[in-house]
Amino acid sequence: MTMTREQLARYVDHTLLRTDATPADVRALAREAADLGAFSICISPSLLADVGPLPDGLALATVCGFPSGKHTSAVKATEAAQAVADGADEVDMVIDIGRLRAGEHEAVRADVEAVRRAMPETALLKVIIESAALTDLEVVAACRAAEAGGAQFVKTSTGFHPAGGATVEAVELMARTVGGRLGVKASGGIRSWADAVAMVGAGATRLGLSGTAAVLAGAGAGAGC
Ligand SMILES: O=C[C@H](O)COP(=O)(O)O
Repeated sequence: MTMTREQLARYVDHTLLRTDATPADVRALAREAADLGAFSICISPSLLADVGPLPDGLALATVCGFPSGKHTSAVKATEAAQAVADGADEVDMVIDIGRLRAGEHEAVRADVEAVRRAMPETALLKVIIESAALTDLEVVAACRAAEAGGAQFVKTSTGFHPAGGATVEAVELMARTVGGRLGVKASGGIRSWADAVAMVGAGATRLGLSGTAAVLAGAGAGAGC
């Protein structure tokens, strides 16, 4: 598929979720995101209050229950509500993939719903399913639970799981399952222009990238530009 650098940039949540990130780092991230033309910045909830006013057109995203998903639903709901109060437009929550793998799909749906109910309707909820750690059947079940719980997006990965990050195959499966009704965010390990464009071609409607500048610098250097 053919995309310009500017078009791809508008898919990007420019992400900094490292545990050693400082308030100055997230302010620099916001400046860089604006320069690159990204859709949003995605930062840890503890730094939301430090980022300051954002340039027009740049959204603010954060994470919830990150990165393990093993927090209780009550804790995730409180975290999401606080995040929106602190300025977040979008919240990327992690499900409990152990419960999903145990077949507790209703518990996963209820976890998503608890977070959704804690946020105003205007805020967008993305559900991280950690697709690399799941079978195809589990990916489908996770997407269905996210949709039933009221999420607006499903997202492949935290970028922190040892099983790995986004793959074209997982994005295709997620898009086949909920695409058109929910957005699909590919994140984790996307390091090149070709990989990023391939994710969009597979059905991703958003990309989570910590290496946004390097990815966009690849525009025009190969296939898909
Ligand atoms: O949610 C986004 C991911 O944490 C980004 O992963 P990455 O650092 O592999 O690009």
